[in-house]
Amino acid sequence: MASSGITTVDQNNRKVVEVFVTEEELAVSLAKYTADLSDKFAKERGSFTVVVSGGSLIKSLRKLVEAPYVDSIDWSKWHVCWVDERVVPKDHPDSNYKLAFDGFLSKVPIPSGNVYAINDALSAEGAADDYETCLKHLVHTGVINKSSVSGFPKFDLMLVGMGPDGHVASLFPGHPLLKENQKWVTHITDSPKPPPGRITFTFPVINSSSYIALVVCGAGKASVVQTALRKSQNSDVFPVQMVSPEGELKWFLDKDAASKL
Ligand SMILES: O=C1O[C@H](COP(=O)(O)O)[C@@H](O)[C@H](O)[C@H]1O
Repeated sequence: MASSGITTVDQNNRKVVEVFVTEEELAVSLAKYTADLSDKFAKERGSFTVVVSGGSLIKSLRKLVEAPYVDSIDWSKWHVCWVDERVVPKDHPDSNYKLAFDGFLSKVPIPSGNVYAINDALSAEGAADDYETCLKHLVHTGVINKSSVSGFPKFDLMLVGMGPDGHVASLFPGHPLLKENQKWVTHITDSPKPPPGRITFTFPVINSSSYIALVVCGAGKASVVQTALRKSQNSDVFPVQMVSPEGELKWFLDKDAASKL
């Protein structure tokens, strides 16, 4: 695949792959994509449920806190959750909450009650159960939709990164949690990437989403991107290959991540 502004779309318009010459261009496009969905869901259902990952994704959201979006988005409609979180205090350098707060959430007027951080006083297992209870309350009160297909919560938009090993959220290659199909939120105490204690959404929740943006940058991720987008879909080698939402999946790639396509 050439590396300049190329978009490919699958037959059902459900999987879109867009390649940007620079990460800067990717960030501009990601902001517009997010702002357009924010408008759509705020109008359609009076709220916009957004899930973020940690990692490099947060830096790629930087254009949302600049003009025109910082003033044009109705931030009061946003409800923000995490697709995964490290079980550390919220002010710890490893905290996905801290990363998102410092780089994004502290710069926009989302009501603090609409930002759902984990309870960092609990164990990994306790924090996962507590977060699932929080999601159940939000589904019960109609803030988060419920999928009529899967019965799992159906978020409006998930903004998700991918690790160089193909992990998404805290769902790592070969880990038994990849097969979890009952829980909404689960925990891991042996994460191969530090810190070891984490909570994570399960694949049934991830895959019930209306929209997923998979944001992947850098040459170190090119081989996994190649496998995920070019090889047979029959064998799921990497967790990222298991991302298959009810709605639309859009890959945002920079040219380095797309260099082996
Ligand atoms: O540990 C994590 O890693 C992934 C990927 O991070 P990246 O820096 O390689 O983009 C991230 O999506 C996840 O939320 C985080 O907990």
